[in-house]
Amino acid sequence: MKEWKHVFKLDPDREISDEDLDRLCMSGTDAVIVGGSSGVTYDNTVDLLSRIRKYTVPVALEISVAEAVVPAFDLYFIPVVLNTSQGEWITGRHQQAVKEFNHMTPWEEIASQGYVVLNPDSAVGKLTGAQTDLDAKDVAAYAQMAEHLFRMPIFYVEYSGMFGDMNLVRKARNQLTETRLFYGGGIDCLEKAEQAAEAAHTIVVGNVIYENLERALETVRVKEGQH
Ligand SMILES: CC(C)=CCC/C(C)=C/CC/C(C)=C/CC/C(C)=C/CC/C(C)=C/CC/C(C)=C/CC/C(C)=C/COP(=O)(O)OP(=O)(O)O
Ligand SMILES: O=P(O)(O)OC[C@@H](O)CO
Ligand SMILES: [Mg+2]
Repeated sequence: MKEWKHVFKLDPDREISDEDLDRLCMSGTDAVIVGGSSGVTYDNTVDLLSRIRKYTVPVALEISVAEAVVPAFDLYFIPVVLNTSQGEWITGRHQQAVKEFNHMTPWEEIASQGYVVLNPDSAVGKLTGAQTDLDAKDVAAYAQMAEHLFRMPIFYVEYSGMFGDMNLVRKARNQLTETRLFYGGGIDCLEKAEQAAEAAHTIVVGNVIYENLERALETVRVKEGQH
């Protein structure tokens, strides 16, 4: 995970053909994350995992609902929303899930993600009541908290659905030495992928997969650059 430059995020609640999935999994991306903020179920998650498993690309489940936790992923990502005052998205649902899974939790395969959600119009922003009116200093402070206070392996700057402020992303990344900064939101062409890859450690490409596959595939070329 520390070497991932580019990942695709696939949503179990959205349709993708076998041919398109083949092209994504064979694209040279570093990993596939399976996740979405609504409509994620056990059945649609199992279905997508079994289709991705034909390929050697690493695959992580980003858990958004405890009911859709499926065994046999390579890794499990646990989002923790840092910029909300609604405790259920920070520790509430997590505590319930750990209680439910009890001794089955494979802790060595789990990585927490300190999320800062910055698009107020996104599904995840609305769902979690995120306080999105933040400047670069605010976000940089969250980055320091993720690394030094909570020792999270991932700090995730989430602009889901819109391309964000790369100066803000870069300043947050510059706070980090161990924690990896994931950036996601609005990357829909190689040029934006390059800008984001210059600012973040790892870029996450989501919605464009379902809107324009060719454009999605071209973003993998950031791996050829010097970022
Ligand atoms: C046997 C076995 C494998 C056991 C595993 C057990 C295990 C892994 C236990 C872990 C327990 C645990 C701590 C689980 C977490 C529980 C949980 C539900 C936590 C809540 C997470 C959370 C804060 C969710 C809020 C939504 C969120 C941040 C989702 C992240 C993904 C995201 C932002 C997707 C983007 O959504 P999208 O639908 O694409 O949005 P757009 O419409 O804007 O495109
Ligand atoms: O869907 P987009 O806007 O590419 O964002 C990717 C990812 O950060 C969503 O969680
Ligand atoms: Mg999406």
